[in-house]
Amino acid sequence: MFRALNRQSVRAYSSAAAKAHDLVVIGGGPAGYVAAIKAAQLGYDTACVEMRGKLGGTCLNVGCIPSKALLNNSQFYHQILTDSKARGIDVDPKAVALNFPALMKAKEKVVNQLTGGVEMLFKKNKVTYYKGRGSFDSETAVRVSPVEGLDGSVPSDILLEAKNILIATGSEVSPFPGITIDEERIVSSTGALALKEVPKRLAIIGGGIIGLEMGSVYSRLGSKVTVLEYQDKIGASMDDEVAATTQKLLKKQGINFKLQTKVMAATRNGDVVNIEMENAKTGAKDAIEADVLLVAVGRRPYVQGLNADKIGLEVDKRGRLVIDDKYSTKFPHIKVVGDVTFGPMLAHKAEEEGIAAVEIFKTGYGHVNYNNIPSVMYSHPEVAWVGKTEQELKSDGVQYKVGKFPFVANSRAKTNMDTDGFVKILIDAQTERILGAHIIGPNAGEMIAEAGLALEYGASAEDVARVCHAHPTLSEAFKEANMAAFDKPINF
Ligand SMILES: Cc1cc2nc3c(=O)[nH]c(=O)nc-3n(C[C@H](O)[C@H](O)[C@H](O)COP(=O)(O)OP(=O)(O)OC[C@H]3O[C@@H](n4cnc5c(N)ncnc54)[C@H](O)[C@@H]3O)c2cc1C
Ligand SMILES: NC(=O)c1ccc[n+]([C@@H]2O[C@H](COP(=O)([O-])OP(=O)(O)OC[C@H]3O[C@@H](n4cnc5c(N)ncnc54)[C@H](O)[C@@H]3O)[C@@H](O)[C@H]2O)c1
Repeated sequence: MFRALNRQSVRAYSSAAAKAHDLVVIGGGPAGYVAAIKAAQLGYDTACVEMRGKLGGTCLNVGCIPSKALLNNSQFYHQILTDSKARGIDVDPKAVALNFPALMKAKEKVVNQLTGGVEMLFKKNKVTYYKGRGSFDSETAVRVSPVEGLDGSVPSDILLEAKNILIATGSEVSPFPGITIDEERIVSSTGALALKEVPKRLAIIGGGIIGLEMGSVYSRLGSKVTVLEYQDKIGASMDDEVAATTQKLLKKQGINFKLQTKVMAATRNGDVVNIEMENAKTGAKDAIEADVLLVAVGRRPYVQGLNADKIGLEVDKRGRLVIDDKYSTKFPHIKVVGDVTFGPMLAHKAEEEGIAAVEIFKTGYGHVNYNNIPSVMYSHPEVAWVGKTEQELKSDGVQYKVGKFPFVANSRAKTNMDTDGFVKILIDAQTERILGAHIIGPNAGEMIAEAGLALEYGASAEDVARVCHAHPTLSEAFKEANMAAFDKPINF
């Protein structure tokens, strides 16, 4: 029953708010909204509390979707300018104009379509949507509080009684100590997705996925991009060989890299950002100027205002909510999924967990295969991988064989005049079972799904190689790399 529910808030909101729910999901990102829909489909009276004003979380609003819109359209622009003549299309570069505000509008349009689409799915599946901040009042009650200035926000506090609660509050940008993000000249990914103009010089701290994707966007639009990376490689968790190729190809596209670089300070002086750094190995000092600095050194779990400590939920050193293998906190009826807990911070991982957690609520069973979570970087060419990297197999002492096939030997890549990159397959030396797949090349992000399927079903390289692949397709490169892993490819 509603302990502190005041009459006014019930009247002002709706009668739906006056009832208790089987499941209350806190956070409407990929983890939360997918879980809420699945739970409703399984017959739960489900509510979702979201404080952003729009559903879809980081991914749809300020992450996956807007970044992919900019990546796709900037690639179009770049390709028209640099890659038309050889294809028999004469383009007068002076007649090609970038309309940056319109490029940003196209991004906003797709964000609005998709976030609005999730709201419609909530209606269709009868998920009750509360616009407000959710926090724990007790282990069975979630308080929804108004968010100032938010259109449609609950007008006053509402208490929801919940049999089950799913925390899906996601993540936020990791700050860089000593550097103030103003989202104008010194920006996070959120600011980088909404710049007013293309900066002449863009510096990026962090050569991970955000740094390289946003670096690709602005480099294509004309910025001189410099990536400052602390490690001696870019690409975060990529296979080392693939990361080195990625760096080579991005360098060819004009992106400048400073590896093993420790940024010491960055300050805004009017319209210029001054960045001081030193070589992480030698200590040699260096400094650069930029018009915009993007800080992209990772993300951290978001639990602010959740009142998780009030009910004694455990948080680890990295700020992640601690759970067991059934996504449960110390209370089995309170589970946690997505960026706010363990594992890679990826939308599809968050969605899978949302479904698994709801299935566990309902049936006691649910499963995510954490060795089969694909990663994709949407640069050009794309980079995609799943399973083990070569460096992981080496450090685990696993005996393995490698099969590689370059896109320059693939007929479709040739016809498309898009031949940079390769497919690399890692298989167990004895059983020839596929352990990892790494693709850098056109459409790698789509092709990696086949690797995921093979991995899930425990396929050997020969199993894949004996599947008839259509010709001429890029996926033949995947088949040939599998052939190369256990025997020999045909076309190389
Ligand atoms: C620039 C960028 C690009 C990305 N691109 C990709 C990509 O291409 N592919 C990919 O897989 N991943 C990508 N990601 C990562 C992806 O966005 C996240 O992994 C994913 O959004 C995590 O989903 P989530 O539901 O766990 O959290 P989130 O998406 O962060 O959603 C959590 C939601 O909870 C809400 N919330 C938090 N606390 C409360 C509260 N107390 N009450 C009410 N609501 C609350 C927040 O407002 C938010 O909307 C990208 C991220 C960024 C920043
Ligand atoms: N396509 C996608 O799937 C996609 C796209 C964007 C973001 N994301 C997710 O969002 C999350 C955040 O992305 P991200 O790029 O910020 O993080 P990341 O972990 O991918 O990369 C951060 C990079 O910053 C470097 N770094 C850390 N501290 C540094 C320092 N002090 N100086 C210089 N370099 C430093 C790290 O070595 C690493 O290379 C990731 O988990 C990523 O998976 C995914």
